[in-house]
Amino acid sequence: MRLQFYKYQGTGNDFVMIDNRQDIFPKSDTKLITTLCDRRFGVGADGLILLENDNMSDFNMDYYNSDASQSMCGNGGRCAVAFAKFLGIIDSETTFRAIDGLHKAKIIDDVVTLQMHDVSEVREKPSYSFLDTGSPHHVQMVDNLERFDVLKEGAKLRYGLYGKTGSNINFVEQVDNNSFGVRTYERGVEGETLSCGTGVTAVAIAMHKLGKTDSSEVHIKSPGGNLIIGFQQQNGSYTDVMLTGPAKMVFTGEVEW
Ligand SMILES: N[C@@H](CCC[C@H](N)C(=O)O)C(=O)O
Repeated sequence: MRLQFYKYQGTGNDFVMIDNRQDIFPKSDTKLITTLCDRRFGVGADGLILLENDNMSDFNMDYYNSDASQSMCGNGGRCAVAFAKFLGIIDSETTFRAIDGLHKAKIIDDVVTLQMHDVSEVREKPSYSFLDTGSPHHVQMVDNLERFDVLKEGAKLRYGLYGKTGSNINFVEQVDNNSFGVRTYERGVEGETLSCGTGVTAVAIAMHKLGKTDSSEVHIKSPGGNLIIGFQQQNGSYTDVMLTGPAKMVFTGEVEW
Protein backbone atom coordinates (compact mmCIF):
# COMPACT_ATOMS: atom_id res chain seq x y z
CA MET A 1 0.00 0.00 0.00
CA ARG A 2 1.18 3.54 -0.79
CA LEU A 3 0.95 6.31 1.76
CA GLN A 4 1.41 10.00 1.08
CA PHE A 5 3.32 11.85 3.80
CA TYR A 6 4.40 15.43 4.44
CA LYS A 7 7.55 16.29 6.35
CA TYR A 8 7.38 19.34 8.66
CA GLN A 9 9.75 20.97 11.12
CA GLY A 10 9.28 23.50 13.89
CA THR A 11 12.60 24.93 15.09
CA GLY A 12 14.25 21.70 14.01
CA ASN A 13 11.84 19.36 15.85
CA ASP A 14 10.73 17.29 12.86
CA PHE A 15 7.61 15.31 12.08
CA VAL A 16 6.13 12.98 9.50
CA MET A 17 2.63 14.30 8.92
CA ILE A 18 -0.23 12.24 7.50
CA ASP A 19 -3.70 13.37 6.47
CA ASN A 20 -5.74 10.67 8.21
CA ARG A 21 -9.18 12.22 7.77
CA GLN A 22 -10.25 9.12 5.79
CA ASP A 23 -8.94 6.82 8.58
CA ILE A 24 -6.37 5.19 6.29
CA PHE A 25 -3.53 4.79 8.81
CA PRO A 26 -3.18 1.49 10.72
CA LYS A 27 -2.51 3.00 14.17
CA SER A 28 -1.99 -0.32 15.91
CA ASP A 29 1.02 -0.99 13.63
CA THR A 30 3.71 0.44 15.93
CA LYS A 31 6.41 -1.01 13.66
CA LEU A 32 5.12 1.19 10.83
CA ILE A 33 5.29 4.27 13.11
CA THR A 34 8.83 3.53 14.30
CA THR A 35 10.00 2.71 10.76
CA LEU A 36 8.54 5.91 9.27
CA CYS A 37 10.41 7.88 11.96
CA ASP A 38 13.65 5.91 11.50
CA ARG A 39 16.32 8.13 9.93
CA ARG A 40 17.93 5.21 8.05
CA PHE A 41 15.08 2.82 7.24
CA GLY A 42 12.26 5.36 6.90
CA VAL A 43 11.53 9.03 6.26
CA GLY A 44 13.18 10.08 9.52
CA ALA A 45 11.60 12.26 12.23
CA ASP A 46 11.29 12.90 15.97
CA GLY A 47 7.62 12.00 15.72
CA LEU A 48 4.59 11.13 13.60
CA ILE A 49 1.39 13.16 13.47
CA LEU A 50 -1.96 12.00 12.14
CA LEU A 51 -4.32 14.85 11.31
CA GLU A 52 -7.88 13.58 11.81
CA ASN A 53 -11.48 14.74 11.90
CA ASP A 54 -12.87 15.84 15.24
CA ASN A 55 -16.57 16.46 15.86
CA MET A 56 -16.04 19.35 18.30
CA SER A 57 -13.13 21.24 16.72
CA ASP A 58 -11.39 21.84 13.39
CA PHE A 59 -9.24 18.69 13.61
CA ASN A 60 -7.62 16.19 15.95
CA MET A 61 -3.83 15.88 16.25
CA ASP A 62 -2.81 12.31 17.10
CA TYR A 63 0.87 12.53 18.07
CA TYR A 64 3.38 9.66 18.36
CA ASN A 65 7.02 9.94 19.47
CA SER A 66 9.53 8.11 17.24
CA ASP A 67 9.23 5.04 19.55
CA ALA A 68 5.41 5.10 19.01
CA SER A 69 4.61 6.31 22.56
CA GLN A 70 2.12 9.18 22.88
CA SER A 71 2.04 12.56 24.59
CA MET A 72 1.28 16.22 23.84
CA CYS A 73 3.76 17.87 21.49
CA GLY A 74 4.05 21.67 21.35
CA ASN A 75 6.14 21.93 18.20
CA GLY A 76 4.08 19.14 16.63
CA GLY A 77 0.92 21.10 17.45
CA ARG A 78 2.36 24.16 15.73
CA CYS A 79 3.28 22.07 12.67
CA ALA A 80 -0.18 20.45 12.64
CA VAL A 81 -1.74 23.94 12.46
CA ALA A 82 0.48 24.77 9.46
CA PHE A 83 -0.51 21.44 7.86
CA ALA A 84 -4.22 22.10 8.47
CA LYS A 85 -3.82 25.47 6.77
CA PHE A 86 -2.01 23.81 3.83
CA LEU A 87 -4.88 21.30 3.50
CA GLY A 88 -7.43 24.15 3.50
CA ILE A 89 -9.11 22.94 6.72
CA ILE A 90 -8.49 26.24 8.53
CA ASP A 91 -7.69 29.84 7.67
CA SER A 92 -5.64 31.87 10.17
CA GLU A 93 -7.31 30.81 13.45
CA THR A 94 -8.27 27.43 14.77
CA THR A 95 -9.29 25.30 17.71
CA PHE A 96 -8.10 21.71 17.55
CA ARG A 97 -7.96 18.68 19.79
CA ALA A 98 -4.81 16.99 21.12
CA ILE A 99 -4.23 14.33 23.76
CA ASP A 100 -4.37 16.97 26.55
CA GLY A 101 -7.57 18.65 25.32
CA LEU A 102 -8.56 21.56 23.07
CA HIS A 103 -6.01 24.15 21.90
CA LYS A 104 -6.50 27.50 20.20
CA ALA A 105 -3.91 28.65 17.66
CA LYS A 106 -3.18 31.37 15.12
CA ILE A 107 -1.01 31.25 12.01
CA ILE A 108 0.48 34.24 10.19
CA ASP A 109 2.69 33.25 7.25
CA ASP A 110 4.68 30.35 8.74
CA VAL A 111 4.64 31.59 12.34
CA VAL A 112 2.25 29.72 14.63
CA THR A 113 1.10 30.79 18.10
CA LEU A 114 -0.32 27.87 20.06
CA GLN A 115 -2.17 28.14 23.35
CA MET A 116 -0.85 25.58 25.79
CA HIS A 117 -2.81 24.34 28.79
CA ASP A 118 -2.75 26.25 32.09
CA VAL A 119 -0.13 25.21 34.63
CA SER A 120 -1.11 25.28 38.28
CA GLU A 121 1.65 23.19 39.84
CA VAL A 122 5.41 23.63 39.65
CA ARG A 123 7.32 21.27 41.95
CA GLU A 124 10.47 23.06 43.09
CA LYS A 125 13.41 21.00 44.33
CA PRO A 126 16.83 22.34 45.36
CA SER A 127 18.46 21.62 41.97
CA TYR A 128 15.53 21.35 39.55
CA SER A 129 11.83 22.01 38.91
CA PHE A 130 9.23 19.58 37.59
CA LEU A 131 6.00 20.51 35.81
CA ASP A 132 3.54 19.25 33.22
CA THR A 133 2.82 21.40 30.16
CA GLY A 134 0.97 18.65 28.29
CA SER A 135 3.97 16.39 28.71
CA PRO A 136 6.16 16.02 31.82
CA HIS A 137 9.28 18.17 32.13
CA HIS A 138 12.31 18.28 34.41
CA VAL A 139 13.98 21.73 34.25
CA GLN A 140 17.53 22.11 35.51
CA MET A 141 19.97 25.01 35.26
CA VAL A 142 23.52 24.20 34.18
CA ASP A 143 26.73 26.07 33.38
CA ASN A 144 28.24 26.00 29.92
CA LEU A 145 25.13 24.62 28.18
CA GLU A 146 26.87 24.45 24.82
CA ARG A 147 29.35 21.86 26.07
CA PHE A 148 26.96 20.04 28.41
CA ASP A 149 26.52 16.29 27.81
CA VAL A 150 22.74 16.35 27.31
CA LEU A 151 22.53 12.75 26.08
CA LYS A 152 24.40 11.24 29.03
CA GLU A 153 22.98 13.43 31.81
CA GLY A 154 19.48 13.46 30.27
CA ALA A 155 19.31 9.68 30.03
CA LYS A 156 20.61 9.34 33.60
CA LEU A 157 17.79 11.54 34.96
CA ARG A 158 15.08 10.25 32.59
CA TYR A 159 15.60 6.67 33.71
CA GLY A 160 17.07 7.21 37.20
CA LEU A 161 14.76 9.85 38.67
CA TYR A 162 11.52 9.21 36.80
CA GLY A 163 11.41 5.43 36.37
CA LYS A 164 9.46 3.68 33.65
CA THR A 165 7.08 6.55 32.81
CA GLY A 166 10.04 8.87 32.47
CA SER A 167 10.17 12.60 31.84
CA ASN A 168 11.63 14.94 29.28
CA ILE A 169 14.76 16.60 30.66
CA ASN A 170 15.55 20.26 29.90
CA PHE A 171 18.92 21.86 30.64
CA VAL A 172 18.90 25.65 30.87
CA GLU A 173 21.34 28.53 30.94
CA GLN A 174 20.26 32.14 31.52
CA VAL A 175 21.25 34.63 28.81
CA ASP A 176 19.67 37.83 30.16
CA ASN A 177 16.61 38.89 32.17
CA ASN A 178 14.05 37.32 29.84
CA SER A 179 16.04 34.97 27.65
CA PHE A 180 17.43 31.49 28.17
CA GLY A 181 19.28 28.85 26.21
CA VAL A 182 17.69 25.38 26.37
CA ARG A 183 18.68 21.88 25.29
CA THR A 184 16.27 19.00 25.75
CA TYR A 185 16.54 15.23 26.13
CA GLU A 186 13.18 13.90 24.93
CA ARG A 187 11.66 10.71 26.23
CA GLY A 188 10.13 8.71 23.39
CA VAL A 189 12.92 9.88 21.10
CA GLU A 190 15.50 8.88 23.73
CA GLY A 191 17.93 11.50 22.64
CA GLU A 192 18.46 15.21 22.28
CA THR A 193 16.10 16.97 19.85
CA LEU A 194 16.81 20.38 18.33
CA SER A 195 13.81 21.89 20.12
CA CYS A 196 10.90 20.87 22.34
CA GLY A 197 7.79 23.08 22.50
CA THR A 198 6.30 21.73 25.72
CA GLY A 199 9.88 21.76 27.10
CA VAL A 200 10.62 25.43 26.42
CA THR A 201 7.15 26.29 27.77
CA ALA A 202 8.06 24.43 30.97
CA VAL A 203 11.40 26.26 31.13
CA ALA A 204 9.76 29.70 30.76
CA ILE A 205 7.27 28.99 33.55
CA ALA A 206 9.85 27.37 35.84
CA MET A 207 12.26 30.30 35.40
CA HIS A 208 9.49 32.78 36.19
CA LYS A 209 8.38 30.78 39.22
CA LEU A 210 11.99 30.63 40.47
CA GLY A 211 12.30 34.42 40.11
CA LYS A 212 15.00 34.17 37.43
CA THR A 213 12.87 36.45 35.25
CA ASP A 214 10.09 38.90 36.05
CA SER A 215 8.97 39.09 32.43
CA SER A 216 5.71 37.56 31.17
CA GLU A 217 7.34 37.09 27.76
CA VAL A 218 10.30 34.72 27.73
CA HIS A 219 12.60 34.21 24.75
CA ILE A 220 14.19 30.79 24.28
CA LYS A 221 17.15 29.88 22.12
CA SER A 222 17.09 26.18 21.21
CA PRO A 223 19.70 24.51 18.99
CA GLY A 224 17.10 24.47 16.16
CA GLY A 225 15.83 28.03 16.52
CA ASN A 226 14.09 30.59 18.68
CA LEU A 227 10.72 30.43 20.41
CA ILE A 228 8.73 32.92 22.50
CA ILE A 229 6.51 31.99 25.42
CA GLY A 230 3.97 34.45 26.81
CA PHE A 231 1.74 33.91 29.87
CA GLN A 232 -0.28 35.48 32.66
CA GLN A 233 0.17 34.61 36.31
CA GLN A 234 -2.92 34.56 38.53
CA ASN A 235 -2.98 33.24 42.11
CA GLY A 236 0.00 30.97 41.52
CA SER A 237 -1.39 29.56 38.25
CA TYR A 238 -0.01 30.25 34.78
CA THR A 239 -2.76 30.98 32.27
CA ASP A 240 -2.96 32.20 28.64
CA VAL A 241 0.26 30.33 27.96
CA MET A 242 1.22 31.01 24.33
CA LEU A 243 4.03 29.31 22.42
CA THR A 244 5.15 31.13 19.25
CA GLY A 245 7.59 30.14 16.53
CA PRO A 246 8.00 29.01 12.92
CA ALA A 247 6.52 25.79 11.49
CA LYS A 248 7.41 24.79 7.94
CA MET A 249 6.80 22.06 5.37
CA VAL A 250 10.12 20.59 4.24
CA PHE A 251 9.12 18.04 1.59
CA THR A 252 6.42 15.57 0.65
CA GLY A 253 6.51 12.06 -0.78
CA GLU A 254 5.09 8.56 -0.78
CA VAL A 255 6.13 5.47 1.10
CA GLU A 256 5.21 1.90 0.39
CA TRP A 257 4.52 -0.71 3.05
N1 LIG B 1 8.77 17.51 21.01
C1 LIG B 1 7.62 17.70 21.77
C2 LIG B 1 7.40 16.86 22.98
C3 LIG B 1 6.93 15.48 22.56
C4 LIG B 1 6.48 14.62 23.70
C5 LIG B 1 7.58 14.12 24.56
N2 LIG B 1 8.66 13.52 23.88
C6 LIG B 1 6.98 13.17 25.58
O1 LIG B 1 6.81 11.97 25.31
O2 LIG B 1 6.64 13.62 26.67
C7 LIG B 1 7.24 19.13 21.96
O3 LIG B 1 7.57 19.95 21.08
O4 LIG B 1 6.55 19.45 22.92
